[in-house]
Amino acid sequence: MEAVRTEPQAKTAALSFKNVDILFHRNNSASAISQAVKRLDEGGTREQIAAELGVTVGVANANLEIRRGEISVLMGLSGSGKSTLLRAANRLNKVTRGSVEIGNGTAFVDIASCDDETLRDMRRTRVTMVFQQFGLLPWRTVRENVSFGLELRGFTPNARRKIAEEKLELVGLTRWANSYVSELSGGMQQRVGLARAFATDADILLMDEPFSALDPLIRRKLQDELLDLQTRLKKTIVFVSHDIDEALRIGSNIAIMREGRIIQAGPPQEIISSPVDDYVRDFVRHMNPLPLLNAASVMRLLEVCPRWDENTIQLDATGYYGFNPVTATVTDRTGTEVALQYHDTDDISELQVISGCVYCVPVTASLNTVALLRQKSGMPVLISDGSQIIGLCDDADMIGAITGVARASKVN
Ligand SMILES: Nc1ncnc2c1ncn2[C@@H]1O[C@H](COP(=O)(O)OP(=O)(O)OP(=O)(O)O)[C@@H](O)[C@H]1O
Repeated sequence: MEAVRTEPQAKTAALSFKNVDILFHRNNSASAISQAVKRLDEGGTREQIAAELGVTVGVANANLEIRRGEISVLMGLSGSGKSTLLRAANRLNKVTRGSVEIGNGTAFVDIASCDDETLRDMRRTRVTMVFQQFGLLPWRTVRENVSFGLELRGFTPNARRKIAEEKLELVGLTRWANSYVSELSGGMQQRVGLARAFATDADILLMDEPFSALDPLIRRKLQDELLDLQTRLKKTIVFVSHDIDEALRIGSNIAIMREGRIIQAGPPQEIISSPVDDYVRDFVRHMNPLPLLNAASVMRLLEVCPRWDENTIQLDATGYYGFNPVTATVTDRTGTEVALQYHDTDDISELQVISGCVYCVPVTASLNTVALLRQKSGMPVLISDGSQIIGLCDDADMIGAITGVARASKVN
């Protein structure tokens, strides 16, 4: 086994891409590729490098950390480099420069440069690729398909059977175990594929558009099943998709790629509320953001709000109400105090909202909760980080978040 590097960060990171470039040349010419790397460093574009040197830049300077037990989605238009980056995670694609480090809780192995024995070991125990359509074998039974990987790895028939049965139960296909895959519907076949993926020991699953050929309803159902399996089995999943709704639905982290580069990476709320450029904004524009937005992504920080005076922040658009963060009190212009109600959960179904009261909710409250409180109370909503009130949310803030035009930087 290869020497491994220990890092404190390995405790949480399952997989880290560090400064990864992946370049292709038809004849694999080392000199063309090294000139292309130089051109890349000088700022050459993908088109220029392809035209000048016949080298395709699949991935350029990708940095991404995937945390243990999360589903991370690589998104982007066709040709943006998603599959190329994904395939580098088990060295199906050779990394031209940079490292792809896989952590095991105490140490990292660079899969891009480790020796062959280590690579085989990593592929067997740590990281496995789930291909588009799962590559099922139609002439084998469902059970045989689920246990196929185990068979290759020399598990005994009894052990294979036990594991396969466990996983088939997880995806609700127990009674189909002896059927041939070709006898199942498309959605059921995908479920066999999921069971097979989860039957491997590997704790990192690489999934390349596994649901892309399915109709929308089945696709949604399988996304739910994947989320459910993930919650129970806690695998780390890197999932390629070009569908923003799928990415937002299943991803706890999303990396958006364009022309080989990761141009934005972060939790779904962050991508929706602060797209870095028009390319990301275009993806986001076509989805329904409401279920994903929360108070944190919608609020305006108190520090950027207009003030009555040194102590008092203007609460509403008319300037009639003010909020004093030191005393945590709301008053109107006549000095009369307005009731402030704290509401700590995201469930307001039982709450009798009082008109004229100001409500305060945590940063994790959904936009739906904030909007209902705003509407029913007739007052802006204050937002707390758990220890103090840090922001407020009025109509314009919510509209700004929904339309993707942030208000925070434009206030005052
Ligand atoms: N083995 C290869 N040899 C040469 N070029 C390649 C190879 N693999 C990928 N590429 C090129 O790298 C670029 C990125 O391709 P990649 O398949 O990663 O994109 P993608 O974002 O996954 O696209 P899609 O959504 O269409 O699958 C493309 O220009 C592609 O032609």
